[in-house]
Amino acid sequence: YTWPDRAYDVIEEFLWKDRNTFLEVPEPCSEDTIGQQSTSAAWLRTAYHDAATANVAAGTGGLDGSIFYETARAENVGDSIASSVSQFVSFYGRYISYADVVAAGAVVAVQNCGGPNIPFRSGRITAPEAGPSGVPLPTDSLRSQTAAFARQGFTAKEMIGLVACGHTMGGVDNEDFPDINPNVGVASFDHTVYFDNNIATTYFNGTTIDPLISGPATSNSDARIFASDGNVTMRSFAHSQDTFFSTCASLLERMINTVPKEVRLSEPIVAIPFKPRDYLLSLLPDGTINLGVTVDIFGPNVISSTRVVTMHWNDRDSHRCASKACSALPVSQEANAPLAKRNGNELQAYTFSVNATTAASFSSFWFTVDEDGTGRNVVTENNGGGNYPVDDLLLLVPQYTCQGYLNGNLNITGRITVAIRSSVTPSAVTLESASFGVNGQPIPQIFDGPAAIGTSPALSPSPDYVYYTGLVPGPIQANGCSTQMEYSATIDGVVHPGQILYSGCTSRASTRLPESTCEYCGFPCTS
Ligand code: HEM
Repeated sequence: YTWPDRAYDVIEEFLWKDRNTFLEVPEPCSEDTIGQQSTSAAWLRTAYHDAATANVAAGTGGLDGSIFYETARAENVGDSIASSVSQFVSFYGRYISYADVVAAGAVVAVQNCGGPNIPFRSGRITAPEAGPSGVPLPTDSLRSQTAAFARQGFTAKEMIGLVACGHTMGGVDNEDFPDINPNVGVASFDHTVYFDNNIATTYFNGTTIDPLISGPATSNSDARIFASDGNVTMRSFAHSQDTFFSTCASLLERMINTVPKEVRLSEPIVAIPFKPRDYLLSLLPDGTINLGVTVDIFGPNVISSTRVVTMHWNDRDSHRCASKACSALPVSQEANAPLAKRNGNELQAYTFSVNATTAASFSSFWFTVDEDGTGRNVVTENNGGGNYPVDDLLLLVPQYTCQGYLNGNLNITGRITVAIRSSVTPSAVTLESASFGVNGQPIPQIFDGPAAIGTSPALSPSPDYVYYTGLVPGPIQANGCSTQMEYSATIDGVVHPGQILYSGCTSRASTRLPESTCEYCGFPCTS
């Protein structure tokens, strides 16, 4: 991995580092209660119901987000699927599809409840419409259930594993299956809210409470499935939590990676233990350049009160400036508690904000990490040797960049103003927007509206930079809008990407920009 890698970074931060607060939606499993709904369980069931209609022989269906259109079906009865499907809508974007969010939901749910780490690959394509039905029902015969799993690519033995791996969490809701669970609330599959082999141990020691074992005979599908190989698979789970974990990790990974044949999934997205995020190079009103960046240190037991992280940089001519003049300590730091629940990983973030004149500017930065603050144990983090690169040909101008309606014009989502080094002449300067939550569309479409930015030289506070500014096209909508804006410049045939700017009308977090109107931005809103 070499920074930056836009597509990788977005998903890595989403999946591991709580970007957009996806990880905070399910409460920690320790706060789940037997007899009540669990978001983690709901997410796992939802991923299964999306994947279960796969036809591997034809190479169709599988985990393709089609569940979004299928919540009204009897086979998808219940709040757990309906509410998961609407929760997931807040989290997809240009670099992570809705189908990827459904798959990520299963990975996060299992980890949140202490289960194994399931490798996550991205690249799923969201189906444009509902797919065929075919999720097995508890009243189906063993034969028909076995056939349904075979269509999905799983053997009869693997079916036993997959069902046990799913039914270690959550339970049967009285509202959905009153015949199976006649009592108010949720009848749990086992005695713990966690992802563990309690479903198997209680199956053998006579204390099972699984309503698909001890309910009415016609719907006792877990009983039929678990016993279908003479209990060999269930016995191996009851004997060993390790066997249960490794089997579930591999079966659930295959389940979420069963995708239509034209889909190519990425390599697994692994957590990068030391990585910059929220990098932004901007031109300030006083004509100086600001480099803002946060580094995340991620892994088990990384939260430390003694560690000293220092940022260093080279100027635009790649010279290091006079002793210590080009290094800085963080302006703030934060230990991120919600992450601690994910397999013991923690995250500590250090935010830097440094200024330079346009003449000096920046060409790269790197860090030194003094682990215990004594100076005896200092590690250099320099992106594998090449430093973290800075491209100062294209800067953002936050003062004249904003998001919001333009006099109620829903076709405009904001304004982006960038500054381009006067020594170069760009052939194109464009901006794009991606909005979410558009009314009247089942899965909100992403609107990419490349638009040219025109020059606005009068504004620039520095002769070294020329301003370009433009309005961001694309519908934003009234109930829960959310927009991403991106900008880039093409200079001598080379595209210089800017950053992604998130607005925060929904759970999408991380905004460096004030939520504001264009008037606030200093622009007449009718332009
Ligand atoms: C023959 C196959 C299966 C049948 C008949 C079946 C049946 C059911 C039923 C009747 C419920 C109760 C749903 C409700 O109350 O609304 C349920 C819940 C659940 N199922 Fe399955 N299931 C099967 C396979 C699976 C698989 C393969 C997984 C995952 C890998 C899975 C994961 C779950 C989870 C996590 C819940 C709990 C949901 C919650 O509490 O909100 N199931 N299942």
